[in-house]
Amino acid sequence: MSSPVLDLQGLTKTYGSFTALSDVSLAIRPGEIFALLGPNGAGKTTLIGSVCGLVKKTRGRILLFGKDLDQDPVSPRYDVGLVPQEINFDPFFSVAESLHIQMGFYGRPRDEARVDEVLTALNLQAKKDALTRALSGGMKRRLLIAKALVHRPKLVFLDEPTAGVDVELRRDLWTYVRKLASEGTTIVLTTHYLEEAEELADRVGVINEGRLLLVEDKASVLRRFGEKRLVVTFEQPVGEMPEPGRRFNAVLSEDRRTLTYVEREGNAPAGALLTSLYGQGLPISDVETRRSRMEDVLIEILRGRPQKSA
Ligand SMILES: Nc1ncnc2c1ncn2[C@@H]1O[C@H](COP(=O)(O)OP(=O)(O)OP(=O)(O)O)[C@@H](O)[C@H]1O
Repeated sequence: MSSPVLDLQGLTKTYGSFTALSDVSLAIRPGEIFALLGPNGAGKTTLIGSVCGLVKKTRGRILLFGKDLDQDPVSPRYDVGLVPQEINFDPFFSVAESLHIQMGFYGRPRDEARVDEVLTALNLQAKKDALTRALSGGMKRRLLIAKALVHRPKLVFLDEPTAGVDVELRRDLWTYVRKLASEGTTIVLTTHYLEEAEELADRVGVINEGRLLLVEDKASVLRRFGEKRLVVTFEQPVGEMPEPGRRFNAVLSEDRRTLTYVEREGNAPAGALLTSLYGQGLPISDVETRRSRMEDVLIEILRGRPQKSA
């Protein structure tokens, strides 16, 4: 496998006696979308800040594009983009000018075409000449994203990029993030919208109280921790648990009208139970299935459900 874009080795950050990051080791692969999930105060922003030079780590190594930041703290960071949680631009520049300044800040030559391209992608063309202080909250958020991307970084950190933005911008951003990833940009995303992680991420990491609890392919984590719930409602109460239900270890409700089956990894598929029930000619009035989502999975992980080996 090609060498990681970012390689954290035993990264630790303490504030006095408080440990914000505890011995975090993590390798981010080229071109992936990695979602870092965890509750408030888990250490996500601290991790990003350590890589971007906003937080001084206490211990551990950070290799960025193969370079140790202790040896070369500057040049690898020119290829990183950061969308911070908080809006932080100068209110007196125009939108386009603030993007030009940003490119200069990252050592890139002036490039009108690139600025136009990013403005168009983020639907900001109409506000090109507006002062940044005259933008609406959502537009400011778009500009923040444009600023993080305008210098064509190879690695982009999106720290809750869609906090408080409308559905339309969220969708636009998702489309743009997918495009960037398909072009080879590596993306590390933190989000409280688990739908966002589910939609975008190739892999997820779960962090809590500064410790990385899990790093795994999204599909695998959803399969391993997720479950499918099948609820079958009969037209009338059934006398006793129908035979297929017994065989599948399903549960019959007290009123004997609904049967519930939870399919987890390794269990027989819910579809097979349904086929057997239909095969018995039982009068079924409704069938409902629900698959767990990232949200359910994260709650389980944070509760510390014992993990099977991957
Ligand atoms: N300068 C600081 N001094 C002391 N403690 C700090 C400092 N900066 C951060 N912390 C603490 O470190 C912990 C991790 O904070 P961090 O901002 O990384 O969390 P987070 O996972 O990004 O949270 P959120 O989802 O709320 O943004 C928190 O308990 C926070 O209070």
